[in-house]
Amino acid sequence: MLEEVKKSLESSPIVKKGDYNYFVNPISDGVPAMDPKMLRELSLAVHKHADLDVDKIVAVEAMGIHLATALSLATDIPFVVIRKRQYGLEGEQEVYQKTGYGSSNLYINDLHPGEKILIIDDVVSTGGTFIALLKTLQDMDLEIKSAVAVIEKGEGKKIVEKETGIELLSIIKLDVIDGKVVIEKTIED
Ligand SMILES: O=P(O)(O)OC[C@H]1O[C@H](OP(=O)(O)OP(=O)(O)O)[C@H](O)[C@@H]1O
Ligand SMILES: Nc1nc2[nH]cnc2c(=O)[nH]1
Repeated sequence: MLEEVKKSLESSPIVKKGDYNYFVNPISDGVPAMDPKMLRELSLAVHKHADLDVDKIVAVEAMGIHLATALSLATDIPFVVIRKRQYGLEGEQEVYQKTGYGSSNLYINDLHPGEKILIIDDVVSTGGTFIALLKTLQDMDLEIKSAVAVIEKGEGKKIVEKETGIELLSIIKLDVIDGKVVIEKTIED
């Protein structure tokens, strides 16, 4: 079921961001162009394995947005985006996000205590982004029914789960070894 996704990930170029081995792929970069078959495979996998009894799908800018859009179209559940832009709206929450190669502030809007949510992002790697977001969403009294990182790179999932107590659903686990993406497992294995 994840054949197109696996093929594409295995052929990802690796670029260096400082010491960090960064794979480049349509799912997580939007380049090169994405075959819609891949998006469909991922959306179906999330649909099958995540808890969709939620009020909102929450996408993390930028590369969670297309994944949330596909899922929203398939389920009719509305989605909201955690942005890198500050709006200054009432109730806006600022979150500091640190990855393996950079950092920025993220801004949460239009999420309210008691709402049930599914949060989706493209990659978990160091876990910095998910840890910061999940802790803030817990503090905001949201009910996190599903947290989805479509691609799990390295040890990020375990780190997030240990730090937050929230289980992270990943569709594909991979690592970068000797300059190549190696797929370790998928949710279908
Ligand atoms: O587990 P971590 O080490 O935190 O890495 C994961 C984060 O890194 C990427 O975000 P990036 O800030 O590069 O933003 P983008 O989605 O705008 O490309 C990715 O989309 C995740 O949000
Ligand atoms: N595309 C891409 N996104 C990431 N987000 C965190 N690590 C990575 C990576 O290696 N590649």
